[in-house]
Amino acid sequence: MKNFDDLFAELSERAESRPSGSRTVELLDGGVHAIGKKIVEEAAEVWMAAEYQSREETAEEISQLLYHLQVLMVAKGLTPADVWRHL
Ligand SMILES: N=c1c2ncn([C@@H]3O[C@H](COP(=O)(O)OP(=O)(O)OP(=O)(O)O)[C@@H](O)[C@H]3O)c2ncn1[C@@H]1O[C@H](COP(=O)(O)O)[C@@H](O)[C@H]1O
Repeated sequence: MKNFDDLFAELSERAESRPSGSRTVELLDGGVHAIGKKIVEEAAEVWMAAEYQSREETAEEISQLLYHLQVLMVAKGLTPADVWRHL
């Protein structure tokens, strides 16, 4: 099963190699403003799922939020360690 660091390594590689059809590359090309809007959208979906949907659906929405947060991290040149040190 993929974990946070595995996904981050994969997204960093996508940003480097820029394969065609990559959602990550598409989001990165949209820039920080567009990625930020997706994060807000995904966060709202997490909230709604937590209130009105199943635990499984909530987990899926959380995964999508984490994915978009990681895309923003890649866009800003931030590593997981840059974030963990604030925890
Ligand atoms: N984990 C994810 C992931 N989670 C969410 N998403 C994207 O986020 C979308 C979910 O957001 P929405 O429900 O808002 O979807 P949408 O309405 O189609 O999006 P918009 O039209 O608003 O842009 C999904 O359709 C995916 O495009 C992801 N895209 C990619 N990954 C993983 O990232 C890695 C690299 O993927 P690529 O860059 O596509 O190669 C792979 O391991 C993928 O599995």
